Amino acid sequence: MCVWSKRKLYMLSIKNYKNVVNYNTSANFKRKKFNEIPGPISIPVIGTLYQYLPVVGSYQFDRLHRNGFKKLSNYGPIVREEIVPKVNIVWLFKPDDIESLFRGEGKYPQRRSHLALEKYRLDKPHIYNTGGLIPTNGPEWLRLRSVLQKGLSSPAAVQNFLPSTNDVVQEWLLRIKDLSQQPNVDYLPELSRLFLELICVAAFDLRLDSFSKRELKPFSRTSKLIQAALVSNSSILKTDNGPQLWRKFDTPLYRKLKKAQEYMESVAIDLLSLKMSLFKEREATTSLSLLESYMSSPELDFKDIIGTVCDFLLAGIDTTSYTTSFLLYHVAKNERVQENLYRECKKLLPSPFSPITKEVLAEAYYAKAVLKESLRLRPISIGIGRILNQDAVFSDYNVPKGTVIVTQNQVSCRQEEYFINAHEFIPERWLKSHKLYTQQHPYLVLPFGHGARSCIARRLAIQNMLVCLMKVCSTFKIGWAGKDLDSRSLLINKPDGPICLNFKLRRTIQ
Ligand code: HEM
Repeated sequence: MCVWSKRKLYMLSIKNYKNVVNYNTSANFKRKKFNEIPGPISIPVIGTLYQYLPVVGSYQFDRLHRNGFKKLSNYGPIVREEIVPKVNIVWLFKPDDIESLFRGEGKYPQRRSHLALEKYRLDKPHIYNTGGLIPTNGPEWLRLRSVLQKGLSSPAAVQNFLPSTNDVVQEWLLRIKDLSQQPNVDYLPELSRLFLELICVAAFDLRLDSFSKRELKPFSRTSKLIQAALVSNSSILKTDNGPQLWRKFDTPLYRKLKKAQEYMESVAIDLLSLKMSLFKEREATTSLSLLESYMSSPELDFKDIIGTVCDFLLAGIDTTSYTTSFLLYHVAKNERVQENLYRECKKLLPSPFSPITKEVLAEAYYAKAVLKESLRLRPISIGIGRILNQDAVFSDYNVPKGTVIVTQNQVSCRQEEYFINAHEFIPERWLKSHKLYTQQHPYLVLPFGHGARSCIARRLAIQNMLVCLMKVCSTFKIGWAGKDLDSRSLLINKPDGPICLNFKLRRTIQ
């Protein structure tokens, strides 16, 4: 057959295909019903919980991304599941559906998460006004969010934190240098200390001295805070998804969450009281820190601020330390990427003490591509959860208002239909000047969520991680001595093994 006739046949087949699509989307086309959405069979009383039982079940609560891959391949890009009977969850994999979800979320995007934490706080009206920013929905969420985001959303506001961030990271490098002489170190606790210190210095303008001898002890304030954040985060997914017996009595898991929150709350009250006493004494001429701006806001009272300090401690430590663990893991395992990164860092930071400024960050194209690629492969969240505020249509299925939707960006970001060599770590795919660059669907890579309810500290978290990445890579050559990592889902994705990095000094830092 000649080339021309082959081409004619191809054009003809495209025309026929288009006709089918047009036919389906014509006015006569009937939308499919909600209960026709494919998914695992739900059994009365136990729903699909049997699927999560060890040995007999296909899914695991602590491997949500693996469940997601299975669901996509067994049922297609939209899946309905009743983990708890009569509570429907719809999993969305297609970026077009994810886009429709966010476009329709309205003024009060709602999430169904951190339910037990919300109960804990609402049971203590003498300490908290609300369940806090993370679990609260509706007008009360908007009231808090509008005030709290003021000092965090503009690039200029976040760049103000750079000098103190540089100081903390520089200090942390000395600890890493000392530790690098010891064998078999797990660097995850070290990253948790770093990001606890960074969140406190930026958000509260307070140092906790997390790397001091006193604080490194197991029962110090910072050690207990890091533990309290971990225990709380590990309880949330289980209390959200199970039969919610904790609403009736204090289950062992709820007791653990309560104890961890009581500790966090006591630290929050101490920090806030300290800040208030210093605030009264300080000169009125110096500019306000983030916490001070909350304290002087007429729209917030003491109880709102306690909840906020707790939320920041809860959301600020594990998110960034897990993400940075994966980031350093990928860099350590990719010699070529690490050398490119080192070249860029050396050019932008001529001395080991050169500060990272906003100008440096603006030029750090490769470092930003490395971070973006790591977030594509290893987001801390499988996707984004919403409760539908209005009836919607996804992949031609009607979905009623009130349904819980969870997007599956982590799984979609590893599909060959969207990314060539989707499982590989290739930062160049994000560099506009590189031949591997391709324009991506804007609703595929969403590690910080999307829209009005997206991560309030996105800019700060990115800035902190870039400073850490650039400082580490300009100072050390890093290697990997552990097993290959995957994610374990503890509400957020935690590396499923220790962070076995090794560090060789490239230039002197003392
Ligand atoms: C790598 C770091 C981080 C990642 C990947 C991350 C990711 C996320 C995601 C996916 C959400 C949900 C967004 C949505 O529903 O659309 C979220 C919400 C939130 N994050 Fe982060 N986060 C990070 C760091 C932080 C830090 C450092 C803080 C605190 C200082 C923080 C505070 C919050 C809060 C308070 C919310 C709830 C916002 C709301 O409901 O209005 N996050 N984050």
